[in-house]
Amino acid sequence: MATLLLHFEDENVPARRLAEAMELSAALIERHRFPDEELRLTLPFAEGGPVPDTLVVYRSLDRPNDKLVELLLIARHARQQGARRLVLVAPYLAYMRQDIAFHPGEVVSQTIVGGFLGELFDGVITVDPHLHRIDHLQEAIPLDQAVTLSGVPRLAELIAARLDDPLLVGPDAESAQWVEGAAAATGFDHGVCRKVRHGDTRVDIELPGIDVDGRQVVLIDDVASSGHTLARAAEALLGAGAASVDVAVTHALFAGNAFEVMKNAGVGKVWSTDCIIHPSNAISMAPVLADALGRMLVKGAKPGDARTA
Ligand SMILES: O=P(O)(O)OC[C@H]1O[C@@H](O)[C@H](O)[C@@H]1O
Repeated sequence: MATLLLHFEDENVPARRLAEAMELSAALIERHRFPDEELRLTLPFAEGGPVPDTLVVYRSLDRPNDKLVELLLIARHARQQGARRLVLVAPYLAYMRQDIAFHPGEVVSQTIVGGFLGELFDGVITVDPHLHRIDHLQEAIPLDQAVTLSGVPRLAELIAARLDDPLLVGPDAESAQWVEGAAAATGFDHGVCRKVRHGDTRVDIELPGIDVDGRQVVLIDDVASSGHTLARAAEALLGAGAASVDVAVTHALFAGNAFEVMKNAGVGKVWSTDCIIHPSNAISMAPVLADALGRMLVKGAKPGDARTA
């Protein structure tokens, strides 16, 4: 078999959607957790038997710590067994937000985790990674074939189908890239807030100087983690007279009670992609991932071809 897509049971739906979109064979990695929390993984090919030439591993890296160990075990084992090419499809890429030492002594996890993935895999495909102070994924993952896709064009299509003339708002400067992209695609008005972060869950939001009175607002961001960024932005917008505030995010991380935090702030509808499995998922990324993966698997495809997808 030339190419096999491997995935875990908990990501059966999005991984199978990708395999079907590409007409690839897919197989489960069995995962057993021992009482001491070590993992035993079983891959669907035995020592001495035929090994796929190319293995595609589908693993979204939300709640990442165990998953990084999984990837280490899978990649090293597959190489030992003779797999020639290993590709990681990680719709959500973890540890990208700590891209500098904000305080003396802090570990810059972005380049360390990125370097680790670059050693294990020959290609990595991800969606809207949190690249704030760098422009290209290759600066975090030192691979020619490190491809960034975006969920925002699909989210923008969905917003346009659901709402009549909404105002698109980004909650902070980093979100400008996504809000501006969605506004360019739809022609809707847009603005970007100013955010000051005081801690993991303490943020202040200052609204852009545009009239929000009576407007249907959609907040667009890459990720909702604690939910406080979107909650504070929603409160500010509703306080300034917005008729409604809905949310569109690529990555529905929603740690702990984040979803409730956001809803309690007055947020109405929440739409997300299936990069991270969550009840708010409204967009399948399978077609976009399949397009990028297809290009990567074709010998001679230029890295980054799929960047604008
Ligand atoms: O406020 P929470 O949800 O914890 O964090 C998510 C926000 O923090 C930023 O890095 C993200 O781009 C997003 O704006």
